[in-house]
Amino acid sequence: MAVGSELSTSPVPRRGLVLILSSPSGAGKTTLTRALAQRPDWGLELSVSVTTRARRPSEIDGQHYRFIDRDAFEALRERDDLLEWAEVHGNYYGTPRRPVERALAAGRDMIFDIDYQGTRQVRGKLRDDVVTIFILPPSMAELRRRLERRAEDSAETIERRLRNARTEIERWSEYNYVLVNDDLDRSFKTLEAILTAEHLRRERQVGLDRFVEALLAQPDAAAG
Ligand SMILES: Nc1ncnc2c1ncn2[C@@H]1O[C@H](COP(=O)(O)OP(=O)(O)OP(=O)(O)O)[C@@H](O)[C@H]1O
Ligand SMILES: Nc1nc2c(ncn2[C@@H]2O[C@H](COP(=O)(O)O)[C@@H](O)[C@H]2O)c(=O)[nH]1
Repeated sequence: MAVGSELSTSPVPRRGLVLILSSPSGAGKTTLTRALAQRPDWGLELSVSVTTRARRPSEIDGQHYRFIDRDAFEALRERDDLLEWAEVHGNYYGTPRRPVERALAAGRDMIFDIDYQGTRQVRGKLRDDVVTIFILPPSMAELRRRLERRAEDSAETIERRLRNARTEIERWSEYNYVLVNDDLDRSFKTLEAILTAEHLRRERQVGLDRFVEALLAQPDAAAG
């Protein structure tokens, strides 16, 4: 059964959570986050970041990122409109604060594709509402193959990202879950299992005590 549909029929109200995926460039987190956010039964709202990076040919402004210049980025930061921000591979990236606050207040889940610096900031602010997953590539050779096959970045950018990959991989132990993204289907199933388990955490089911109280107040059913 699909995760969201099972949970949406649960009689117990639940707090929203923020699911964060991080990885070295090319390991597959964007592929995974975007596909998960497109599955309506999972109920995950994708956080659309702002960035000063140049738009890739396949990207749509406002859908994949909001592409802005450095002055506009600074202005968002100064107004405290970003939940977190970081410089990654020479560009600035940030998560707009308000959509996250709205989703969590309404008990909806969000999914983020952000780096380890941003993950630290979000964890520091949202604490138990955050679930973090680190995505590893099956090998360094496959990481290079994926970046080259994606063919969206210059050779120079690919080399820079591969150089940064080792520093990023070293952060794996700061995450709640670590997943080797070898087979995409298997990765989706693993993510589904993680989300299901996280939804069922006692502290996330806010109405559980009332539900159990009402359950215990029911008379024993007559033998059928
Ligand atoms: N399990 C997989 N097997 C084979 N190819 C994959 C797999 N997962 C992702 N890919 C491919 O690898 C390439 C890189 O994936 P993706 O863009 O999702 O990586 P990323 O971690 O988000 O990188 P970046 O940080 O640069 O945005 C894409 O072309 C994608 O289709
Ligand atoms: N701290 C943040 N990191 C972000 C955000 N959005 C994306 N990212 C990370 O940047 C790199 C590069 O992304 P790319 O799209 O240029 O390949 C990658 O690690 C992303 O996870 C953000 O809002 N905050």
